[in-house]
Amino acid sequence: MASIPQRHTYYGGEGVGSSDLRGMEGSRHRRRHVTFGPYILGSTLGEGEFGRVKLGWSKHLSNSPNEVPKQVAIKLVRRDTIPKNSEKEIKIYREINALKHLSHPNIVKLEEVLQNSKYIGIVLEYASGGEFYKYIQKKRRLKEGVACRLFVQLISGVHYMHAKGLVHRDLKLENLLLDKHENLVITDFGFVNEFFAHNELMKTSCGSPCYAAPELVVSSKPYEARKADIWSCGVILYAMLAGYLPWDDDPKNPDGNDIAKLYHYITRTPLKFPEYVTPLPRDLLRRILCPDPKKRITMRNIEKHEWVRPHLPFLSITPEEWDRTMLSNQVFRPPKMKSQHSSRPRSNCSTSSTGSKSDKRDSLVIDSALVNLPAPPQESQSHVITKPSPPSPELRRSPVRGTNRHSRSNSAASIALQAVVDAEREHNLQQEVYISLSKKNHSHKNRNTPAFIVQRSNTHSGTSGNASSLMNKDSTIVETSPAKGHTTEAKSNSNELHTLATSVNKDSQSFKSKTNHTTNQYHHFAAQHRKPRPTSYHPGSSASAAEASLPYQSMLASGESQNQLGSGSQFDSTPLLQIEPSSLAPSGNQSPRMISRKSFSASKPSLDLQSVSGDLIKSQNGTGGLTKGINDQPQETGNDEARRSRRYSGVIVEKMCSTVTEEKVDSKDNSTEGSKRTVMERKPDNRKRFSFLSFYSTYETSKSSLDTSESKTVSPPTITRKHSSSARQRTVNEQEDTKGNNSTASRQTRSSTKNYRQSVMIASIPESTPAAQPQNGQSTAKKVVDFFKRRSMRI
Ligand SMILES: Nc1ncnc2c1ncn2[C@@H]1O[C@H](COP(=O)(O)OP(=O)(O)OP(=O)(O)O)[C@@H](O)[C@H]1O
Repeated sequence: MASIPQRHTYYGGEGVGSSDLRGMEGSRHRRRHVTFGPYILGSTLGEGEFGRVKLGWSKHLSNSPNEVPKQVAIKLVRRDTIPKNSEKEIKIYREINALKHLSHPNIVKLEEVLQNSKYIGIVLEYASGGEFYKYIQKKRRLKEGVACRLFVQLISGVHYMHAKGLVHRDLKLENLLLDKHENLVITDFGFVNEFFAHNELMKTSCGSPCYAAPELVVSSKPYEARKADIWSCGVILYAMLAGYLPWDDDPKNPDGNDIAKLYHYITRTPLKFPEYVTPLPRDLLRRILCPDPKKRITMRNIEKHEWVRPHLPFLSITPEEWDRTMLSNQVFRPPKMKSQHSSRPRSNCSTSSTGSKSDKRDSLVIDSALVNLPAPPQESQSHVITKPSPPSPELRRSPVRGTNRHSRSNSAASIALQAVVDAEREHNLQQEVYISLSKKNHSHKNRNTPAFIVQRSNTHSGTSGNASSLMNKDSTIVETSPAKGHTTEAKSNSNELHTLATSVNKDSQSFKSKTNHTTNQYHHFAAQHRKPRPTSYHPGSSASAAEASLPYQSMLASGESQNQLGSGSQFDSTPLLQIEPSSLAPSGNQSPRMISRKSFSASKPSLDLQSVSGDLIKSQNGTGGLTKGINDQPQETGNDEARRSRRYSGVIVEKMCSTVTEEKVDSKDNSTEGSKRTVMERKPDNRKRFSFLSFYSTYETSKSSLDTSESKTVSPPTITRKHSSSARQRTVNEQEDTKGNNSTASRQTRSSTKNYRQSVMIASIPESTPAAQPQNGQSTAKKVVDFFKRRSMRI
């Protein structure tokens, strides 16, 4: 079993709640947990606008002896901090509703929503890899290959939500997390909005200034929301590659506080790149970060760009395929707590309804408080959460299931993504081998050479081939070519795909039979190339990626992955998602149903989206279908209670969280109430602002210091300007240090400045553009060595 980091005060595992354990250990070692519903709460993962996000473990394990508790991240929102009809309330329900409908490996998965009398708990899959900006901070900037892979994941996730008719509107590094395999996870859907086929323009500017497209700020006209998301993706890509944000270097607006100036600067200052960004990503970035939204590259063309070509197989997975894959991957999920809780009496906050005695003893339950707590609003008692339908018994029996319970929070998303990653990796490996074999054999006439496949892949876009002949070709390709299932000709194999898609077991078998020999053939290559990735705590994470990948690999192997680039359907603005009104029924437990484009009517908006979020309410009053923005408060037609009831219904499952946490999970004060988070009004958040400042001022350790030598070549003026006054003082201290001043005072100064030493060095750099070049051709290696010299002097 994996080691457990100290900070996660986990006492769980099999012994949780076990009376045997307590008997053995005695009361002295009685396990005491802070719990929320069926989860034991652990450490605080982070804090946001709504309160703390806690690590959680599922308390209830299945009968399987090897079962490990599932980890989740629980966003705890104090109910009394959400004023009725407030923007905060809208954001929460908007986020919940959006997440309910999104099933993509790069989008955080909503497990469930719980509430008790005090808190609403949004239970999300746990992204154990941490915050993305810290990842970049640690690495200073990402290697091109890594950046490309993560960017492709970002694009895939964003593209998926766009295909669902949703736009994120607050894409930024701070809203990206990593899973344990260092896959990107998009979070924070508080600004998500819905757009419609014939009018996707929005009028509410939101997001973070540094990531917001210029049209959001410089113009009051409605903007094309998807294009704004694309812009944000560009800023994120730039940050990945450069290590800092673009246009963060305006000397006249050092802190970027003056949004008008910031955007004036953005629109007038050509994009500059540090020298280490190569031409291909530069070209893509120029196309994305084009101030004119009309000229800005579309999602479809991003996916066609040469730079992301290595990931074409991943990008060509359609939203429908993701939905199918993610749904079928439920087979990996451990038994849900649902069954355990469904039997609970539905009395509110009753200690007697908490299940077993041991549960109660294990929890820090304040019985008296529970009795006296006011009941949650009536409307919250018949809540239904939209959860995927439980997998069929047949699927449950899949041999794959047991192998994946330890992957990222047992998330199907993670598994699917891992499967794709593995498939891609295998594809690449196979391609390598294939190329070498091809070279050996000089089989130029072989129509299945990689070159041929690539060519066909390139030219196939938008064309339809002879299905039957292609199917035959595919069969050959699947058997002999590393490009199996990745090329567009796979499209024609739809009959076979359809059959395969109906059953994960079938998929697995099909995959196994089709790929066994190729897998074996390249096995040693794979073994050589697979490097363990750093992971954080995942109990018993031992599932093999290859096993985890079976369902999706099978899809790829069978050619299910269709190249969507030519079809264009997923890029059209037609929303594909419509929620069944029945999903609002208390008897719910139905997944949102995907309806075909044909049956979608823009005049028939999704009901629960309409009912729960002001921002998602389509204007009915002759505004040309313009989606109402976050500041365009919903028109109240009924009384508050009725509206509130509508809002709550279909959103929250009342899990009877009678186990109230003892720990005070104080969310932030009410000062956020009514706060506007539009670009124009939102205060820049220094804590979260992605810049060298946030990187270096918070990242203390030698690792960050390691970057300092190089930072001279690239450090944006942000740092200089942010610490300009204190920096001078610190520079003086630095100089004193280097002079070998060993006085006590100096030592004290050194110790007091230790925490921001990395900032010192950056701060002392003269202002420069982000594209500042390495100084005097000094090599990075030399700078690193120099750095260590300096460092050792100080110690
Ligand atoms: N699924 C998750 N897995 C791991 N950590 C998470 C997860 N969700 C959130 N966190 C952590 O909690 C922090 C706050 O979460 P989040 O940003 O979603 O909260 P929020 O209340 O929506 O904040 P804000 O809207 O101000 O960004 C994140 O920065 C992250 O560190």
